[in-house]
Amino acid sequence: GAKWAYDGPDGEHNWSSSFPFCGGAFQSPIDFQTQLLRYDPNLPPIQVQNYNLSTNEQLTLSNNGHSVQLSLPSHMYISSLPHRYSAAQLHFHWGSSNLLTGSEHTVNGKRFAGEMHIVHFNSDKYPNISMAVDKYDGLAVLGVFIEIGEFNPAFDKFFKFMNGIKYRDQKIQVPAFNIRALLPARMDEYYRYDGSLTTPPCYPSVLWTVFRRPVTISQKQFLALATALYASYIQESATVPLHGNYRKPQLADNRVVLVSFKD
Ligand SMILES: NS(=O)(=O)c1cc(-c2ccccc2)cc(-c2ccccc2)c1
Ligand SMILES: [Zn+2]
Repeated sequence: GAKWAYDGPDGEHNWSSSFPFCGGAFQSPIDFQTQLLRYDPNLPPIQVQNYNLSTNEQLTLSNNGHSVQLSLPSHMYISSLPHRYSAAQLHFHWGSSNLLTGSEHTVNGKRFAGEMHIVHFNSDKYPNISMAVDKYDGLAVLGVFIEIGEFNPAFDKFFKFMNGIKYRDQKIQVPAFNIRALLPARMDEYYRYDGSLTTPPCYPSVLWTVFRRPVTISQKQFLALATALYASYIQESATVPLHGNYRKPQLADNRVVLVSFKD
């Protein structure tokens, strides 16, 4: 498809010329401003099944030129939503080595160091993710804010392999591990709203769940994420660092953001 980037002539202000939905409604990410929030006591804690993968399984870790992504088996799923949403992949958005703020969603303008997205598709209604990706009830993405702090052993289960995918379209197999360990302890506190893919083609097909509590990784782990990868191919003479891969907040219009917490 058409190429896009996070800055320069193919940057987000021009996405809509090749990807019309990017200029449409229900776009993500957004800023979770206090006045947009509405407490909903009926929002249940998020429940996931089969996230504790066995180390016998292997996952594909890849550099798609815009992010680092980990493939996930579809027997992992979210069980607390109206339909079963089966896992497809997880990936990250981050800033750069000197701009330690690269989350997509923000809270009253506060941007976190990074953000992880675990992408799921409605497997009750659609046979695979390609059929689900552009449907209004097709996708559910779990968003996790990342802060710099304590070392996080769970992230190192695949961070340590990133030197094998430095260049665009490189991929390697890594041993599976407990994906639940990447999520915050409390999954009962989260923001919930209807939005879109935050990258082209920006389909308004995502039920967003962004956890209130961030997870932490160490400064060293964050720098590994922010400096290890290139957006360019290995054969290209000019390397292009892969960083700052976050879309700026979009207009909420008259969308309400539901929250599962009171204070
Ligand atoms: N940020 S996101 O969660 O909205 C997102 C979802 C999906 C996605 C993936 C599979 C099926 C359906 C949607 C892909 C990307 C993506 C990120 C970097 C480069 C290219 C694509 C990003
Ligand atoms: Zn994402």
